[in-house]
Amino acid sequence: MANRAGFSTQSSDSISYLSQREAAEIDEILMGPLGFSVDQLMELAGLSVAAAIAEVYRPSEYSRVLAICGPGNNGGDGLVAARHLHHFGYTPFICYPKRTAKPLYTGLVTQKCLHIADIIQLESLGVPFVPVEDLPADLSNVFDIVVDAMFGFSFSGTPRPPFDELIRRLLSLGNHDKTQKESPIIVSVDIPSGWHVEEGDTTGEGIKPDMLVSLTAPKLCAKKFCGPHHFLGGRFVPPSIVHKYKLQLPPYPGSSMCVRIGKVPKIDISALRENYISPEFREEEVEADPFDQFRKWFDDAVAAGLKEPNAMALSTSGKDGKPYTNYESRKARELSENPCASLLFYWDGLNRQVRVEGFVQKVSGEESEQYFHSRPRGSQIGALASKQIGVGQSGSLKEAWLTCCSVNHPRTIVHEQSFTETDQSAKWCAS
Ligand SMILES: NC(=O)C1=CN([C@@H]2O[C@H](COP(=O)(O)OP(=O)(O)OC[C@H]3O[C@@H](n4cnc5c(N)ncnc54)[C@H](OP(=O)(O)O)[C@@H]3O)[C@@H](O)[C@H]2O)[C@H](O)CC1
Ligand SMILES: [K+]
Repeated sequence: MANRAGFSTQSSDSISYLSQREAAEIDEILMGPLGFSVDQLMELAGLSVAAAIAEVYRPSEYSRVLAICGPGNNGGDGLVAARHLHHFGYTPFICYPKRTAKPLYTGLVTQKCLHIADIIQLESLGVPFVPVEDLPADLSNVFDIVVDAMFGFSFSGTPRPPFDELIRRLLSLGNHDKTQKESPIIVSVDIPSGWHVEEGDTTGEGIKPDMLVSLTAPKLCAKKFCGPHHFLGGRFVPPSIVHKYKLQLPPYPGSSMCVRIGKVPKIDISALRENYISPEFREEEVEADPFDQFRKWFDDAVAAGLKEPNAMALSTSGKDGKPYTNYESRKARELSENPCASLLFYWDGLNRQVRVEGFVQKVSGEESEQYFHSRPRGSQIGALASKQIGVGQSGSLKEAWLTCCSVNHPRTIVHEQSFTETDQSAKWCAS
């Protein structure tokens, strides 16, 4: 089943969960007969974690990320995730208390040496390493996301220093009201650190992550995860392992590195908000000709790689003056009754929109034919199959007003005069 974001979801009942022994066995098979190297697997695991975070928490709102990395490969996943998050536009910080100083020239390709490569790469990106003693006792207000990469499936017993104290700090965050922005989101890599790998949070006093990114396949403790976002990552499991362990895992959509497990949480629409951060839109920077302004912004939208930058909402209204948007069966009739219409180009990502208002005129049959043949085959079939959209009903704006505005600086710049296809001279004025 595909959700709104195009991600497939699967009921957690039909998913396989691994025991600690199975997880370790799979690790050995991957890195033994199947020829994977630890850095290959870790790269894919860390990328999955970063992809899952980016799927839910945008860098514009959750930029400051603290990755707390443990001594094993779970910690390595955290380092790799931090590197990818840096490239995704976040500002990561690393706390890596058991950072090993073993140099590469020992010649031993151990996991510790590979972690050193990760450290070098992060340092070259200017990602700061924060000593544990320099971390604030209260992590709220300082970070937006804490990536818990302390322990994975090889954890046992109770956490030893300094991780016991770090886990306590994450626990105290759980006491904050998460609707108050200052409390960071906790993202656990593979296992919520401190939880029993199979039995989960046995005392009920362990950390309560907001997001869990299970790797390869969820471990048994993930059954107890009650947070809103459970993802699966580590898109490298070959069929031989799937068959041997009879794994039931959700399919990854398209080229995605992660897939959501379980339902998309219900969203409180009233709580949705976006902090628009974009350059100021100043009157003196506006092109004298609205067509030039539109062309400039349209080119920006294309260059930014926005999906379908030419997509627009066409609003019309009938005799009764009621507006309709995307209600195609009525559009043609309404336009013949009342040729006033408006177009809205909304370019999310650039925080810009352009609104065009004006009068619409039917194009000639010849122009319409030309347009029809320029469309993809699927659209042509759709148009022919639809009783509602006739081939000759395309229109063009003959006279229009443009309103361009930057969403965070809603100083609208309005084209005062109407213009026509032949007379495209235009003048702007601020309102
Ligand atoms: N195939 C896969 O699924 C992949 C998984 N990846 C990630 O790797 C981890 C598992 O990594 P591993 O190195 O085996 O183990 P951990 O990261 O869980 O941690 C081991 C270290 O933790 C120490 N440890 C254990 N218990 C405690 C404790 N109670 N207190 C303090 N320290 C503890 C342990 O030290 P020891 O002295 O006990 O040996 C180790 O140093 C998996 O979960 C995934 O995240 C790969 O990245 C990709 C492939
Ligand atoms: K973890």
